[in-house]
Amino acid sequence: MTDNNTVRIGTPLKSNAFKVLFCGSGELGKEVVIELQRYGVEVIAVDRYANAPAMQVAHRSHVVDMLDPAALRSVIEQEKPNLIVPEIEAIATPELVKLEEEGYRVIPTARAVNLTMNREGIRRLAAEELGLPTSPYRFAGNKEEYLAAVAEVGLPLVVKPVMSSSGKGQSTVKTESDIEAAWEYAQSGGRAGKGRVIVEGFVDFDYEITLLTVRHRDGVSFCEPIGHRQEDGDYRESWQPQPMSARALERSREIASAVVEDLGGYGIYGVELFVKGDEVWFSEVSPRPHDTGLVTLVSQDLSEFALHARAILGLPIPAIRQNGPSASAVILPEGESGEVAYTDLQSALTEPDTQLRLFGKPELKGRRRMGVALARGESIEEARAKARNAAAAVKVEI
Ligand SMILES: Nc1ncnc2c1ncn2[C@@H]1O[C@H](COP(=O)(O)OP(=O)(O)OP(=O)(O)O)[C@@H](O)[C@H]1O
Ligand SMILES: NCC(=O)N[C@@H]1O[C@H](COP(=O)([O-])[O-])[C@@H](O)[C@H]1O
Ligand SMILES: [Mg+2]
Repeated sequence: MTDNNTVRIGTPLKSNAFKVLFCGSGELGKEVVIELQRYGVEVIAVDRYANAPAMQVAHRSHVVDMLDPAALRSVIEQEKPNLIVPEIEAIATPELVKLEEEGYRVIPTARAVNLTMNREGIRRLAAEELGLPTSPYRFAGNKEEYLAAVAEVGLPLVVKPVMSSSGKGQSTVKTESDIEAAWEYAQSGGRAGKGRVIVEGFVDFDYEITLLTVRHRDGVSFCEPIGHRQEDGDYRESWQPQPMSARALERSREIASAVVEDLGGYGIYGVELFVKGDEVWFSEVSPRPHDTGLVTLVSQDLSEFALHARAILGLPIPAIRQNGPSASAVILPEGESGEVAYTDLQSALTEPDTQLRLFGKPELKGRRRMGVALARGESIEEARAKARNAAAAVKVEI
């Protein structure tokens, strides 16, 4: 950025290129990379494994253990990007804080990324500093503390590693007999290995939403609320717009504003909220595009990925147009394969206003999101049914 806050985009692969480096190169990053490529930005994709989705559309890539501060610093010092864009939680974020102090720009801010990579950071900020409503919670670092936390919070409750995403290591404890297994699962399922857990009281919500909230040069803008259905802590379907009472929507926007104004910077945030009647609870926030926001690839003129690209480049977002009832449904096969193939795409795409994205992930190990079906319809129900049918029609050969 120049002093008057105007981005100057040079020529990719030349000495004046405007360079953006992604930490994490999954399906969400892939779409942001495509948007940045459209502006002639030079893109470098980094992840812990080769041929990750965003690497396949970037100018070049590096395979790096992003939880290793020295390795992370080394690739950043080698590439000297204008912007560093974290795409997953599991990064050595304290190193990003140092790099920001040294003059690098981290999206949206190194503090936002550092606070949200760990559930403890963002939960304490939201509940204890900003005074926002959340589920009751306790943190525990060992079995003894865990049992004490369970007793204090009371059943039913949800146990999650403080560092994990997409439901990994997460379980719901409904009865005494689930208590032991939930601890063991959290110890084995977290992305960054063993460690602390959050024990959260179960919120008996009517529905949950992601409120995509973008901070940009001219202020804060909201997308229409996205409703979603989760299984095992991982999203299966999402839709937009989620019908809400005027009061619940207003409350949701107030909570989202409070969070993103505190975290600051430019970029899109996925604010996760639980809603019951007019009451709204803050759950968590991603300082980056959100998986449930994949629906915006068909539901908005500017998808969450296009909005992220615009915001981080310091470009204006005068309006976000919503296209009417839209939905997404995940393609989530299970198995082991290094050469997955997809067939019957023609059956998936026979309905009008239906689209597919296949992420091109190089390996399937266990259950993994490999693609998504997208659809628009006359109603949310119709859009959901079309997206679900399209996702189910794709045959995955393992
Ligand atoms: N306290 C709670 N009460 C009721 N349901 C909950 C609670 N916490 C989590 N859930 C359910 O589990 C889902 C996943 O939880 P959460 O978002 O914290 O996990 P995550 O691993 O960060 O997932 P992601 O990375 O996909 O956002 C929520 O969207 C919600 O459906
Ligand atoms: N809920 C967070 C989320 O959806 N993150 C998205 O999933 C990728 C990891 O996928 P993988 O586990 O299949 O490698 C991440 O890189 C990001 O795009
Ligand atoms: Mg979540």
